Amino acid sequence: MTKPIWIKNIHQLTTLASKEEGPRSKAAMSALGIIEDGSLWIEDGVIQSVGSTEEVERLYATRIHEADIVDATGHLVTPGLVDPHTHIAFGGSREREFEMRLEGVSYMDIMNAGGGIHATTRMTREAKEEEIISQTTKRLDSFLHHGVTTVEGKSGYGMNLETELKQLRVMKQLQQSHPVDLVPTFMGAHAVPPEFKGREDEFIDHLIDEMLPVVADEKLAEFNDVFCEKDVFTPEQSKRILEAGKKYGLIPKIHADEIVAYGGAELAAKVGAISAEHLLKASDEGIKAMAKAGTIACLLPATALYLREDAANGRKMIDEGVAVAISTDCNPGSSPTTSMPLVMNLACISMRMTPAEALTAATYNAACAINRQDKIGSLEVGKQADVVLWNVKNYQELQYLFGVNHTKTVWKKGVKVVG
Ligand SMILES: N=CN[C@@H](CCC(=O)O)C(=O)O
Ligand SMILES: [Fe+3]
Ligand SMILES: [Zn+2]
Repeated sequence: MTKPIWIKNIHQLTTLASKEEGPRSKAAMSALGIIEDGSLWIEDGVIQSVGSTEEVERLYATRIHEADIVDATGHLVTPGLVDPHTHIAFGGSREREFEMRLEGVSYMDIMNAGGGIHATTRMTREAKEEEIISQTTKRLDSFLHHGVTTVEGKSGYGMNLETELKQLRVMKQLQQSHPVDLVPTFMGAHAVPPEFKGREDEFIDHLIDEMLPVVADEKLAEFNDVFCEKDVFTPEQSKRILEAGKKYGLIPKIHADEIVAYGGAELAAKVGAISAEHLLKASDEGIKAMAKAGTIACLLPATALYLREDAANGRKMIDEGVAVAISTDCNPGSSPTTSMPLVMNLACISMRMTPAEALTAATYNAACAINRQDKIGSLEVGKQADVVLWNVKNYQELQYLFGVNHTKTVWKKGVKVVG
């Protein structure tokens, strides 16, 4: 039996609790469920009580002596951050492309010349499973040190059955061995691999007939994602891939309108995708369609910064009623970062979101984007005790003092894993 944990005197406790269930938009993204001088009682990996220090102390008066006591005077406490979109499990690295882009070569030109996603695919195909595990473990450790306790991860650097399975099995193994929860997505349709060049539809047949059944049979993924983009997959092709995944119970996600406006946001609404990603160039109609369908916009402002593009219009999406989540997009090409606090800051600076909206986007809405809102994303009785104690006094300060890691202590399922 592990000891209970009593966190008391929390200067500001942002619970993100709400009576309403499901993704939050508009004013609901600013309601952080704040408790001043707050307190949490954690036991068996679960939150048992949330309230003021006085309330929780009264409830547990007879058991205080059993607990590990954490005095959080002067500190902010939030739910563990959730990253709902990464490409975390891959081989190799692409620092030379960073230089090339600074010299003026575009992301798509690099990819069309066999670099970019294709370069990482070659390196991931060649890498041994142990190498990918060791590299991915380092990235997960770094996430945890930035207060991130759950991470979605996509395959898509294999684009053949063998390597897609290798990536997904690596994630499954790390889900068991690493404290960070890893939520798997199949993204075989990340690009058309060289062996199918010019035969896109044949590749899609292959993906649908040969890859999807095995991924589903081995229960290696919960979501199915596709790079719907000019020179990659058309909206029609993307629809075919996502509809096929649905037959196997895989929930659609879609990389949409990142480089050009391509009808990706509209498609996401139409196929009932849980989220659409990137959306830098999403059309007004697409944004309206997403609001109506309840599709979450998963926005990646670090990627926009890294590619020196204007970020998605997060402000407008929230005002139009779209629930917004944010993510690092951690990947070797367009966003090699593991810092969700940096992404929260960029949500404010480049997408004109408020610090409160950015925190909701990085916790509760992010949990919704990976279908985990019943377990994580807020600090409520019965939920998993994924909790972060920060070296700042309130959520505004967390985002105002940018580029610095403010994490002090992280508990995952009630176990102290950082600090
Ligand atoms: N846009 C497509 N996929 C990734 C980038 C992958 C890569 O460059 O390796 C993204 O989400 O940004
Ligand atoms: Fe894990
Ligand atoms: Zn991505």
